[in-house]
Amino acid sequence: MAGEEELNGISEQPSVHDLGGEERLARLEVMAKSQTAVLRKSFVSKMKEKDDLIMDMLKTFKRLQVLEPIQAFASRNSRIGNWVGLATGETIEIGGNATDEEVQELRKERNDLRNMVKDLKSAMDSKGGDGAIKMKLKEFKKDVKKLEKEKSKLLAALQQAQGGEGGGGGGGDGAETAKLMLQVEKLKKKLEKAEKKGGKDGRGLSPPPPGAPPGPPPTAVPPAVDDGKVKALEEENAKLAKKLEESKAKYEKAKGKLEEVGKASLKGQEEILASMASEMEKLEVSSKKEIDEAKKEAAGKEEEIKKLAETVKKLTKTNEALKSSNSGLGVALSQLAKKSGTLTSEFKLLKSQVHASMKTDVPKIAKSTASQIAAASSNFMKSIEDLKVNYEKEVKERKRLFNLVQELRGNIRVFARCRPPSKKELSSGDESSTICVEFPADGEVAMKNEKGKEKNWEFDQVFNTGSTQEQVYKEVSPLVTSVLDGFNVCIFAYGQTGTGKTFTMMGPESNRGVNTRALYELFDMSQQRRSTIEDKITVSVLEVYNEQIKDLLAEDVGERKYTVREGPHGNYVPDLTMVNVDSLDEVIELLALADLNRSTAKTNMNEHSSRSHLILSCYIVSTNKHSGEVSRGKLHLIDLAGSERVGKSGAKGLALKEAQNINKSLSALGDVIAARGSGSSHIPFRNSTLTQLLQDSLSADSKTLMFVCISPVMYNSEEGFCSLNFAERARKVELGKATKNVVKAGK
Ligand SMILES: Nc1ncnc2c1ncn2[C@@H]1O[C@H](COP(=O)(O)OP(=O)(O)OP(=O)(O)O)[C@@H](O)[C@H]1O
Repeated sequence: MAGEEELNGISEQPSVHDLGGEERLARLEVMAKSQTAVLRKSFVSKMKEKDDLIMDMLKTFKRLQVLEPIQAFASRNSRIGNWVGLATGETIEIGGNATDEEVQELRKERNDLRNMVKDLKSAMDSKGGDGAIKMKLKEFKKDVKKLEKEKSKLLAALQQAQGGEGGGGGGGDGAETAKLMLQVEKLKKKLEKAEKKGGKDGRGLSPPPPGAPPGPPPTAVPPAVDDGKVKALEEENAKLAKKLEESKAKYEKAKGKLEEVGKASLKGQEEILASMASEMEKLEVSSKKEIDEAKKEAAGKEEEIKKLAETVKKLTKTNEALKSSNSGLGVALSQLAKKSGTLTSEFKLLKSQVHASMKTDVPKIAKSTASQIAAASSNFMKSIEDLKVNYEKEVKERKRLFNLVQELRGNIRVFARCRPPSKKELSSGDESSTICVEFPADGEVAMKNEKGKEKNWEFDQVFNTGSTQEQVYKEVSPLVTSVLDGFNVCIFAYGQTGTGKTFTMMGPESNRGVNTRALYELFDMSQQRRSTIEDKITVSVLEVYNEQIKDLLAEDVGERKYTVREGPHGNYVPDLTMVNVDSLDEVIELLALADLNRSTAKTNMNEHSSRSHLILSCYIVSTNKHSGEVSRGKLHLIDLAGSERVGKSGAKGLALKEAQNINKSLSALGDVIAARGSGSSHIPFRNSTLTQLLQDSLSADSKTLMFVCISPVMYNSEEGFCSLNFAERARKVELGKATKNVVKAGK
């Protein structure tokens, strides 16, 4: 209100245009002051209102915790920054105190100027003269320069004030006004100072302005002063005066501008307020949005918290359940601990008992157990022995029964014999000389050939490489002795050359074979029964070589030809030498003679013997001295030629012929056996001399035994396979039940 009254007071004053220069300036000053005061007051009050409003808003933002966007906005606006600072408790500065500083500065300058004038005056008073005036003038010029600097500063200040009318000058308008007011004040004072200074010089200076306070009386000019210099000084003064005028004009202009700036500043403030309000609105909207989002988030979090609460509830429940089970476990554990204690003490007790019993009972138990084990073991061994005996018995019984069946059926018996490997074969180290035979069981022989083929054969007897002549004969003996009962018996040895046919049948002198042992037994038995039975024994020895029969006991060996004929007592060879023998020695002599006859005829005895069949026949006519009963028995002991195949022997010429004939007779023997085996009505006996001679023995009423002789080494395995297969076929031949050839007495 005071401002308004002042304003009204001013309006009642006479118009400035009616007043003189000085008065006008004074009035304008007063008007400017009062207008500025009014403007300042209203500005300050509005600013306060605005500040309060903003402060309220900021507090609200602070409460809502949304100060961040405001602070971001404030960083772009210093005034808002101050408010934010206020709202957040920071120091604020509105307007600052730049004005006071400037006033201080101006005051200082004014004092400096005053002092300078003082100094100048005193210098002129005391020293006088041209030099002193020059010095003073120099200093004066310096001062004038300073003044000009000041003026340009003022001008810059004015320009700054003018520039504040545009954008960005809104901040600090109240302060700007105050600053301008001060500058006006300063200008005025400088003006006064300059005028006073000019007045003091008293020369060439313009008269003091009307109404100006009377200055000190003019100083008398010293007579030594140059008029030209004084003139120059006056010119300088005139220039200063002009400049002062210009400053005044600028002051007027600045004042006008100030008014404009005041208005513009107000308008600017309002605009700022409006923009701030819109900013605030925007902020309010965005903060509302953020608050909503925050609420939403809070709701989500609330949900989560609910879920968490449920989980916590469940966990609490589980925890309680665990607690209770834990307590149950604790009880169980304590029970277990108790039990464990009991068990430990029981165990200790048992342990001590066991220790005690170990000392006393264990040796007893061990002793009795040992004796029990020994008894059990001996029982077991005994039972094994019994089993073994029983087994052997069973095997024997089986063999007996089998032989019985064979006898009843009249099967050809087959005994296999394997010779031992020769020294040469043993030392050769050749793969072909490796042993290829095995004897897996009683009555069984197995052979492997060079191609790796393996086969097992079963025969009535199998004699391995270690078998003796005695063992062999023992198995033959029953057959041989049956001749004394009137049976026809034929024993022949079949096999590849060098497999031991001769060794088995004849044998060396020191180790006689079947032939001599049979005759020995026949004579022996005959001797034993001679009180009741009179036996007449005759012997013949022949050879079949290239299908020709040779009488080896004849005086003219090789010159006569013999044929086989059928007689009342079976096939026979007419004119064959038959020698009555009473002892084994006689037989041995005859055999020696036969052997001699064989060898004198041939240069290579070994080769020859291999390619001819040797037949030692023994005929026994037995007469019972009491009953007169006569029986006729016949024993053929045959050492066949080697059975190797013609192809393999590689024979040519005579050798080939020999081989072919051997082949012929042996294959005829095979055919006869096959025909008998198949039960054929036609038996091809007449196909060879050999089969013709053996017809009796290969028909019914005969007991036939075949020795199949084999080699134990690999290089003979192929022939071994053939011989064993042939023997296997022969074994299946059923000749029919053998019958005795007995003629009752008187018939
Ligand atoms: N079981 C055996 N124990 C010991 N040596 C044997 C045996 N068998 C055969 N030998 C020996 O093997 C060799 C051949 O035997 P042996 O002459 O008897 O054969 P082989 O079949 O009659 O021959 P070949 O067809 O040529 O007359 C002889 O030296 C003989 O002593």
